[in-house]
Amino acid sequence: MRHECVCVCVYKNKELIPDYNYFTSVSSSFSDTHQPFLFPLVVCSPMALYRLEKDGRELRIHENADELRSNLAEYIADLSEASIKERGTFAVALSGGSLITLMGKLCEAPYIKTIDWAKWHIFWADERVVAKSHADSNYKLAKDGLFAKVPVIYSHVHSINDTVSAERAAEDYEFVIRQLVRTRVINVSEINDCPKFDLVLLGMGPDGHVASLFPNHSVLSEKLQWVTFITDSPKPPPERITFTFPVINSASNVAVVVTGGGKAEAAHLAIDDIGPDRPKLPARMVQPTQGKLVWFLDIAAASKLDSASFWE
Ligand SMILES: O=C1O[C@H](COP(=O)(O)O)[C@@H](O)[C@H](O)[C@H]1O
Repeated sequence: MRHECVCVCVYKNKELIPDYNYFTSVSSSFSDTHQPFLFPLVVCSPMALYRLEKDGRELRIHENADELRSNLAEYIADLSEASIKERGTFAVALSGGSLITLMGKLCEAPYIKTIDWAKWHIFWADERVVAKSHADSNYKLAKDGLFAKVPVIYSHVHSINDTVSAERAAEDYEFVIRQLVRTRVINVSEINDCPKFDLVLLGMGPDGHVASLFPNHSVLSEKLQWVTFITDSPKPPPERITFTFPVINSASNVAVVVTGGGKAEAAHLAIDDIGPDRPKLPARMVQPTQGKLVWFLDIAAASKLDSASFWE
């Protein structure tokens, strides 16, 4: 039992709760046998209901999606500030889907003014191969929901070529990334020469897919390419480009952002110790080699977690 490496903070209405009864009441899956090892430490984040750490992974569970939104905005703003201070730039890769709405607080005070948006370089961890004006485009989603509302520099928004095939779009996107690694707009991994994004933001589908890396697909084992393509996505539209795991796992920071009870089973299979006989979900393969992984969940998405795996 390595309970000394576990950090637990329990909050309600931004107040640190000295008694862990509230903690146990919000998640009945936390066994009584673990209670003696729960101990509140320093305030890590005022909006996280509780936060656990193990093996370099961090789990932040929020009372609701609104608290998650606040905590996520603060996390991104902090990483942006640290990266700009260190390297003069912030290279961030977005996903599509619910993530963009969950990032919405970045467009509000104080972040709209305090973030140095001109230093951001924006990429996509995955993109649907459709016109940029198409409702399915992850670029359009992020533009309408996010960066049309903040002062990013348009030439720093690195979207895919939407006029070519999926295969060509993946090749072109990898080429763009290679140029920006050369000029160090994107950092480089010391261990494998992969791009080292300051932050990769991922959502997760109910099937456990991240980016456009779907369960049982051959691209899950792609080792050489940085960006690859698929033409048979089980979720429409079928043609997509996606970062491969070597790139995702070379990032300095990776966040997986998940809300809703429909994703609770996938969150359990991705996070908990499930044994060798269970299916290995793409989300479980998100394991940064040197970077830091943070899972942002609301209570509904965390409702099937077997917390014991974080306590052993
Ligand atoms: O198709 C996609 O789905 C995932 C998950 O989307 P969500 O709406 O369930 O959060 C998304 O992360 C990915 O970028 C997107 O292309």
